[in-house]
Amino acid sequence: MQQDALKRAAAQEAAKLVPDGAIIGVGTGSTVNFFIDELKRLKHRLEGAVASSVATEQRLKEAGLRVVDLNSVDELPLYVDGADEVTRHLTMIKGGGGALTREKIVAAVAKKFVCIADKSKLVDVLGKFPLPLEVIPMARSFVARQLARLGGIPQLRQGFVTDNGNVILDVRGLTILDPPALESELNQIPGVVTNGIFARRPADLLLLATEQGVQHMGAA
Ligand SMILES: O=C[C@H](O)[C@H](O)[C@H](O)COP(=O)(O)O
Repeated sequence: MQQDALKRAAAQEAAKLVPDGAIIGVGTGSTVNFFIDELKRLKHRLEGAVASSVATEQRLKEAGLRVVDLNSVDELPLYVDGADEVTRHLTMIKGGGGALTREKIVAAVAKKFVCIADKSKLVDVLGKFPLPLEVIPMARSFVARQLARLGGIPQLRQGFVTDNGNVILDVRGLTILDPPALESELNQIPGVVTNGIFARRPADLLLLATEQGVQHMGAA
């Protein structure tokens, strides 16, 4: 099966979990775009959606959905998002599209985080995908030096500015054996806004699309 067909299958499975009358969180990326296609069909029984990026906000609006400011909701019953890498422990690397900071915020508010992915995203150990860090522009060189001390090889994502006006460093060469520990350590570097390890708030459920069907992994 083509990768896009797998992404769509995962998105369709996630659409079955959308509660009636709810405001839900919606992530960013090509897999989530298939989920937004599904939401278009469900829009009459959805109160609204909180977007994790400007791109998702635009797409939700084009689909006829009401986009809600996160500050006006106390809790989200569901957050659906993709990943660049995901393990069986439901820890992830995210931020390939540069939306990691807003994604981490919306995920923190959500009661249930459902990760949708095709089988190519499943890994045993995180780190083959370059780890994105959102960084305050004036701290770029300092943060890069600190990352090099940790054994990473940082590279500035050229010509890219996040929705928050910051830059992205993509870091190769990190062996992420303890994802929660590295997530915390990287957050301590002054100038780092967010790093793309999602381990302190992992997904609750992974919907992993394979040729044999969509596997449900996790507790939810
Ligand atoms: O910043 C982007 C997000 O973290 C995405 O969820 C991630 O990059 C996966 O995107 P895609 O579904 O396009 O592979």
